[in-house]
Amino acid sequence: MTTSPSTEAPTAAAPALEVAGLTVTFPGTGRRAVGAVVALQEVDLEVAVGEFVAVVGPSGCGKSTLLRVLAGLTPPGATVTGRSTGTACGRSAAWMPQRDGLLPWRRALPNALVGARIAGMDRAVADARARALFDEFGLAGFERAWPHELSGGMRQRLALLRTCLPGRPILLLDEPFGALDAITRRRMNAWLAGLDLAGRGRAVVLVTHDVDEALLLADRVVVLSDRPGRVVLDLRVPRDGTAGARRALLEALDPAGEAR
Ligand SMILES: Nc1ncnc2c1ncn2[C@@H]1O[C@H](COP(=O)(O)OP(=O)(O)OP(=O)(O)O)[C@@H](O)[C@H]1O
Repeated sequence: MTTSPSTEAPTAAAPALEVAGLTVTFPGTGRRAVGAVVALQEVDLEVAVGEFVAVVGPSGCGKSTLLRVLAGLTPPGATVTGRSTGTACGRSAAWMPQRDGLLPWRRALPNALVGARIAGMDRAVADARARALFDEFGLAGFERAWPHELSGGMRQRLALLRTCLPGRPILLLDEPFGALDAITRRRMNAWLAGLDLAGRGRAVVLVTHDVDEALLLADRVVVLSDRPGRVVLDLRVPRDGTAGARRALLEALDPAGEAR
């Protein structure tokens, strides 16, 4: 069979993740001093395959809630409206929540292997990859440590290791470096920056409070407003100098300029 060349414009690749008109409301309860809380309002976000998107915004503006919805998880008790294709195209996501969620009754290595076992990864392959990552993440020698024997930063790196181990194409990372000192943070930033996103059909969404980290790592930075979180800026990071982008982000985060 022969085919003639198509005259149609090539279809844009389906996004790796997408939400449109996303509104998330948490109900008030009799025990709470506040009524219903609208965490996110009419949020549109599309993440292309190969893209690294950072989400920044003031505390409580709904960043973690957005990440949860992108992971395909409805926050308990919340009303979610709008369209979310979550992890589209059959790509599966690995979500790293802010709390490390390490199992206190398992040593570090078995903790790291939890997600890989659930994903059905071959035990020997997972074990070898985990040991290599312990080394890369500066955790070598702590494979048999209990979680309570690790520092906050070590626990956080272990949680990231566990998230990345199964090699799921989409990484949803909620403040993965918040507990790290500046040097370790830069080292982990370099590790994340070295992931081959485009070549392996992957995508990353990173929630961070650090504008410089967002500019260093991301292709795009999305700024959410104060609650209810709305997208107030969706900025493609220029590769030829980020001074202007940094200024634009700080202005979007602090329109009144009080913190500048
Ligand atoms: N399970 C819940 N029940 C009720 N309200 C909730 C729940 N989870 C989040 N919220 C509310 O939704 C809003 C957004 O919370 P979220 O954790 O998404 O914000 P955030 O931007 O990630 O905050 P931070 O930067 O401080 O981590 C907050 O006002 C929070 O109180």
